[in-house]
Amino acid sequence: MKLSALTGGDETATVTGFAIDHRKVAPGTVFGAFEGARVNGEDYIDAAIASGAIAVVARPDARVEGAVHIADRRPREAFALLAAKFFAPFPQTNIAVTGTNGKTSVVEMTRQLWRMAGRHAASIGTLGINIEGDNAKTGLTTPDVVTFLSNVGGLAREGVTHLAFEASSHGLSQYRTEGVPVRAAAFTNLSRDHLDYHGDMAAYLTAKLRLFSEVLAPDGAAVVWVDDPNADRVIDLARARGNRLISVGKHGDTLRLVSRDPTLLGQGLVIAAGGREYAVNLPLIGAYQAANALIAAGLVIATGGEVAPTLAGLSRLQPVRGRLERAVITRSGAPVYIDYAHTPDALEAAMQALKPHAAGRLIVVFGAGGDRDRGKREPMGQVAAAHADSVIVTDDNPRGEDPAEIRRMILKGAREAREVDGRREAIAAAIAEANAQDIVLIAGKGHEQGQIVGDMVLPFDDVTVAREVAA
Ligand SMILES: CC(=O)N[C@H]1[C@@H](OP(=O)(O)OP(=O)(O)OC[C@H]2O[C@@H](n3ccc(=O)[nH]c3=O)[C@H](O)[C@@H]2O)O[C@H](CO)[C@@H](O)[C@@H]1O[C@H](C)C(=O)N[C@@H](C)C(=O)N[C@H](CCC(=O)O)C(=O)O
Ligand SMILES: Nc1ncnc2c1ncn2[C@@H]1O[C@H](COP(=O)(O)OP(=O)(O)OP(=O)(O)O)[C@@H](O)[C@H]1O
Ligand SMILES: N[C@H](CCC[C@H](N)C(=O)O)C(=O)O
Ligand SMILES: [Mg+2]
Repeated sequence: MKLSALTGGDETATVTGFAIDHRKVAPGTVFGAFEGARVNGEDYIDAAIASGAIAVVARPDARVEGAVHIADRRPREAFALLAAKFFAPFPQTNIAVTGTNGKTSVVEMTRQLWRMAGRHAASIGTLGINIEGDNAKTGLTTPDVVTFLSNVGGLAREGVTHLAFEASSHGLSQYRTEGVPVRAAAFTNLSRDHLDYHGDMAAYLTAKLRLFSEVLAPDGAAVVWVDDPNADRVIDLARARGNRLISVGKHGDTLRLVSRDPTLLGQGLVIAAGGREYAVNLPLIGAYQAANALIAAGLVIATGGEVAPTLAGLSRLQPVRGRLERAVITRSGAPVYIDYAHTPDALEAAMQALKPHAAGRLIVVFGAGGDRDRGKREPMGQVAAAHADSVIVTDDNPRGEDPAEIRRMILKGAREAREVDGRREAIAAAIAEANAQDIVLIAGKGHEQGQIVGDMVLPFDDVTVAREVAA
């Protein structure tokens, strides 16, 4: 592709690729120079040009010598839109999900429902880039803009026609997915997370709302879990833009959850849609999984799925890795569940999901990530103390923080909790304590295959450790 095709200018140079890290620049690359959280990418412009960059997307007053300066006040957005032209075409039907919790669950469920309908579907999110039977990790929920756009173009070349991706608040703030046309966007919920990055809840919500105010196609559909207190902000945006509104929830108009009755290994749902009522046996436990399943159904219906077969498909959904995944039954007969809950709201949802299934006590083991929002730690302790019968506080991914200090902040909210230094030891303590009528919940890391301590990632999988300890 000629550079002139991207800039509308008369440059004859040929574009060979895009990069936002100078260390990945090769001859013919377009380099994006962005002010970041740690460093300013503009400091690497000369190095990028020395490595062969032929154009630099940067703020108007950045210094660019020896390459075309594509100046824009919002360089991240401008870079993404140019890169999207280069990596296109993309799948015909793309949907995005945002919200504090539920994104991965909804995206994976949407992919499963599309596959049941015979679509060639893929997903991109916390679990990586997933197509039938194949998975590639990216390390982020919403990958960096070059990884994202190049992979979405690659999926289209492989014949994928339907893509579901997670639009994290960081990803939306940094324009990581700009340029991919979004046919439907879903809002799950908003509660406390990532305030270390956004500063306050208003900024956090504003970041997420951009999915509906700017990213969603003007003739696209907004799928909203209306039972969340912040849903009205999304509904108002959708109505103001004239987007189609698919409202879902106990107070939903399009898909209304009429009733939900826990069964041994799942739950019986009655869903009202189009003047009819549908009975569905969802093979997943917990109110939160019912919510995610209905949001996924709303997305499939928003992109052309028929109501009846889509709702029928819910009874065939497979569990999403690390989301209320049953790892093992202890020798005393207690089931051990792994969940990804790492915010106060999520921890409450996971415990509420399990409580009805525990004839005896609910024992919870969790910690909190280092170099992440510190303000959520005490509330997580409070929520655990309020809903579990026995609480063990341990480590999650300490990263660059002192694990004992993270545990101390959590314990401020859970005075009665036990503190166990070391995640494996804490899991062992919970399993040793559990009797036949009890349930053990290990929360915070879900599907994760490593524990981040300092700059190291130590092999650690909650499911594997629970099975080893219970053996
Ligand atoms: C805080 C944050 O979101 N940081 C992300 C962001 O980095 P940044 O823009 O702040 O970059 P920086 O490190 O300050 O560097 C500035 C610029 O200089 C460039 N650079 C830097 C160094 C160098 O030698 N040469 C060079 O060119 C960088 O490529 C960058 O463009 O952009 C990078 C490229 O896209 C991301 O890799 C990086 O994710 C970091 C690793 C991260 O941990 N992000 C987490 C917090 C995150 O994004 N989580 C969300 C939320 C998950 C959820 O929903 O809960 C996610 O989507 O995963
Ligand atoms: N609809 C929901 N309402 C409340 N809690 C939920 C909901 N869905 C999931 N959760 C909780 O949040 C945890 C994470 O779920 P999931 O991975 O689907 O969310 P996510 O938004 O992708 O999270 P992340 O932002 O960390 O990627 C689950 O393990 C569960 O504890
Ligand atoms: N166990 C992880 C969960 C959050 C990971 C991801 N959502 C992010 O914020 O990077 C942690 O707290 O470290
Ligand atoms: Mg996720």
